[in-house]
Amino acid sequence: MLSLKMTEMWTTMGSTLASLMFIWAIIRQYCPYQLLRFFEKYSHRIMDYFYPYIRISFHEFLGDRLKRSDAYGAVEAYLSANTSKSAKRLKAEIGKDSTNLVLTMDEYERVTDDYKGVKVYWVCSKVMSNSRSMPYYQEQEKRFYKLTFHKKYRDTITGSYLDHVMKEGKEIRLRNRQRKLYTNSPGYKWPSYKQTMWSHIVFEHPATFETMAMEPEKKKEIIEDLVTFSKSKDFYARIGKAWKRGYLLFGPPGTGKSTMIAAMANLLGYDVYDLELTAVKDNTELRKLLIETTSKSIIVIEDIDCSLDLTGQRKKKGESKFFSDDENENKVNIDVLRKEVKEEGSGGGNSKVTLSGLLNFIDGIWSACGGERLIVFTTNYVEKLDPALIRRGRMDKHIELSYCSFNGFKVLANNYLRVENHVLFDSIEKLIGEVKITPADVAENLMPKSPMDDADKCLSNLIEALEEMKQSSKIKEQDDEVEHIVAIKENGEFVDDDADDDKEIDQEMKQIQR
Ligand SMILES: Nc1ncnc2c1ncn2[C@@H]1O[C@H](COP(=O)(O)OP(=O)(O)OP(=O)(O)O)[C@@H](O)[C@H]1O
Repeated sequence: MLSLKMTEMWTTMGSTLASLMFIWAIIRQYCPYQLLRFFEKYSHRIMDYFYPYIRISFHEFLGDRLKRSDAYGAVEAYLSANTSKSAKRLKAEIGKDSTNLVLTMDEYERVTDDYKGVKVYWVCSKVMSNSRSMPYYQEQEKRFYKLTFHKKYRDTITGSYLDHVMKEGKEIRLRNRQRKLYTNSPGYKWPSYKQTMWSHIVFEHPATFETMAMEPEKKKEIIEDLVTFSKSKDFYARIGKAWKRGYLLFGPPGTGKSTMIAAMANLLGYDVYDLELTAVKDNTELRKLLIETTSKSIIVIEDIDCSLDLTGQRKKKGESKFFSDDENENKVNIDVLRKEVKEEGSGGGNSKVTLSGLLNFIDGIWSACGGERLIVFTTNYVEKLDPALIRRGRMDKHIELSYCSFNGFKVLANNYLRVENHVLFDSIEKLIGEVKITPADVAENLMPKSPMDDADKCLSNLIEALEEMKQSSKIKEQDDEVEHIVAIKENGEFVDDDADDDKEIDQEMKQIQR
């Protein structure tokens, strides 16, 4: 009897539910959109009134997905360290130095956390959405973490618990961070389904300041400058300046400009963004690239003189209708500001980045976002650059990397051969003072060419190379002198009817030729 009544009850409930669902489906189909929204809104409110839990979402990308949310990253790191033991489905990723695995919660996994006796729930989730900002409608994954807790703990959770999660999460991120080397890939078509305009690989360059061949005092000065910068957050805030610093590294090829950037990144634990300016379409794209860089990073533009037509040719005073004659010396003329990159000599790209765009990139209003950033330019021809681009305040520190000194050589000898002293050092010291040799060339000569090559052999190779260089530079000097004298004769400079002068020159030439 009882079972019959139960069966009847289930049947009635089932058919009522089916009718309700049918009515709801009809309403959804034929009800006007506004009315539907109205129903949904109020049904949520009613449910929320009875539902005793509060939910907070941490989305990976906020707004128009310009930048990955720091809060999302901090939550991810915090949960990875604190709750991965209780989660049942995890994702594994190679961590710092490619040695350990970092485990994070997998999608739709739910874990609990205890804070001062309060139990909270975290869920890792994602939704698919159509992005209207894309040229062709594409489904995008939008990931987020959802925190749920009882409403009676609102103050504890929104106050100290979230602070605790953010603080600990950021510290864990820094500790576990695998540093990256980013590049703006030339074939990139913005915007696309890709989450970022930068592509990256793990940054694993072994260069350090200890292995760099340069004068010890100069090295010390640069290290101190970098360390002071990295600890100056409060100072920059106090003086009202964005927390960033520009470095200009200049010098002949092979003197260690790129090596120094790697040493800087290793010293401070920063990521490196290697910006290929000729692959940047225009100023707008340059700005977007800037926004997508993170803090604790070095943005590098190598060979800046080849990247843009920044040769510093400004209009003469009075030519511009925009600036008065007494315009500030450092102000860039409007014609230069608006000059577009010439395709020729700019790497063959179709870049329309202007000097103005680049100046804005360095110290415009957008450059302040993120903070703790170094901008490094390298060039072999510092004199080719527009003074506005490298003036102090933009490029705060100018570092010249030059030919190898004896001190530099000793660092390289120690790196390559593990020798701190040797009988051949005296000859090398003498020769290195007489010829211009780059650290790259010294390094190449110190490199053992066969397994049998020991320190003696490598140092002898270097001496041989130095002597050859000395000899050829002597010959070159003489050739130059002869050329100079010939030019004087041909141009008739200093040459008058006085035959004595001619004789003097002839004698000098004979002497040189001998
Ligand atoms: N000062 C230095 N200390 C140690 N090694 C150096 C130094 N300079 C050059 N080298 C060695 O020479 C190689 C080339 O150096 P690097 O690429 O840093 O020079 P560069 O000045 O950036 O040259 P380019 O202007 O052609 O880009 C490096 O791999 C490094 O091994």
